[in-house]
Amino acid sequence: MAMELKMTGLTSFMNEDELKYMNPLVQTCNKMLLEKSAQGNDFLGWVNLPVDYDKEEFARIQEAAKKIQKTCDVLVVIGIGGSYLGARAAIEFCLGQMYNSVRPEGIPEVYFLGNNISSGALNDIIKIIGDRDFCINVISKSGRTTEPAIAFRIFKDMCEKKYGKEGAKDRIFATTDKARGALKELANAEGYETFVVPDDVGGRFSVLSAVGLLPIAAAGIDIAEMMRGAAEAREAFTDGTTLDNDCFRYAAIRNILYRKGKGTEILVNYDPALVMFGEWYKQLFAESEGKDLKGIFPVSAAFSTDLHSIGQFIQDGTRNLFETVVWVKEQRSDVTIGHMDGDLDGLNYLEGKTMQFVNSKAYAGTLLAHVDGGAPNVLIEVDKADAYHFGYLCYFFEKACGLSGYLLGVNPFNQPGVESYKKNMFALLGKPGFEEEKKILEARMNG
Ligand SMILES: O=P(O)(O)OC[C@H]1O[C@](O)(CO)[C@@H](O)[C@@H]1O
Repeated sequence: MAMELKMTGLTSFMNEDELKYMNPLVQTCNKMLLEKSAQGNDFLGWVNLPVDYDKEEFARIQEAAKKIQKTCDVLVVIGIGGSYLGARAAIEFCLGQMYNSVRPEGIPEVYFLGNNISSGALNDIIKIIGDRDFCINVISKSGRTTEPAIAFRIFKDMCEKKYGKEGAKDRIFATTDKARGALKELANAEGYETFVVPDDVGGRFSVLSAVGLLPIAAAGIDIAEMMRGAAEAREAFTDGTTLDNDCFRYAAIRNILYRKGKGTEILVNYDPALVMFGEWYKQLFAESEGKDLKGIFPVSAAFSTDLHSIGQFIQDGTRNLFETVVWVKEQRSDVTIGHMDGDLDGLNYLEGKTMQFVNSKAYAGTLLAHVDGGAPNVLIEVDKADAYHFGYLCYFFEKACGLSGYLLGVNPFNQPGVESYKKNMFALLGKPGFEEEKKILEARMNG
């Protein structure tokens, strides 16, 4: 079994009957997803993506990844939201946070840009690249998202100055809409190799499409294994008549806890390699569920680091939260604790034990303490952090998210709320067409 959901941290907060009552609702929501019979049904391509994907494009992704590895020292990945979080989460999940420093020979450094508007962050990457060779993977369905569009304008220019227009064309890979949009038009005009953001897959569900797969493959990760993991999860979580299916059970648990006033979910990890996985999860659930004045607020935490900061609140603060802990059983590599003469740090009782052993006791001890403090804990135990398990876990959360949205009575596949800040920003920047709004907003800012 690739992963297992454990009820240990939930038994004092709900009983099996409550879960049974949820079963018919979850089954109905599953039908809505499988039969594409409900809101957002134009965006359900992710449901079968692990088996129903463009095999010819998949082979092209693998080829492009090899070409990137051969021709550059640095790959710059430009995108925001669903157009970057999945790839970065996968790379860090499989290779760790320091992947750029510990990568093997022949693998480029990979930096993610265009996911903020910080000139400092952008200039740092330019400095890091220095005189070295680089390639660009620009990822944007629309091609008009402000953050990646600014970064791409700057890096396209840099690339053309360094390699000439012809040379740059071979170093820029565009992942975008198959037919429309500003980036597609530009890619056609300039002759970039393009990859497709499928029409029926929203950004936050797109990691297993070219959006995630090209940067992941370029980082040296086996994307075929990743798809295999996702395909096995799809198989395991396609249907079921009871909540024995972990994915259905998780969706039911979330809904039960939400109805009991637990409006915040903290996705907890015990390894910095999973921090970006937490960021990916946040977009997935926040854009899917947080609407119509409803939804569980998704946040993430890295333990034991955050036990020394927000741990106090989780143990003892407002009782409106629950935790979902992703515990990875096997570490990428382990360390054994040695002996110290005089035992000044008091750690000799751990001599000969591994750090992962200590971490596992921190996990168990925290679980019991937080449950005693009134914070329900969903436990998701994963065997390993590799490509297969990333694919598996990713599909588990995507499917649970679709089910959760329908259980909540919202359309999980739109994100109308994201437009509000953009409209204001465009108006304040003086974008043509926003003249009236500009006056109104400036008066509000000044008054
Ligand atoms: O790929 P695009 O069009 O640049 O959009 C990027 C992101 O912006 C959003 O549309 C809004 O946050 C996300 O859903 C998407 O992942």
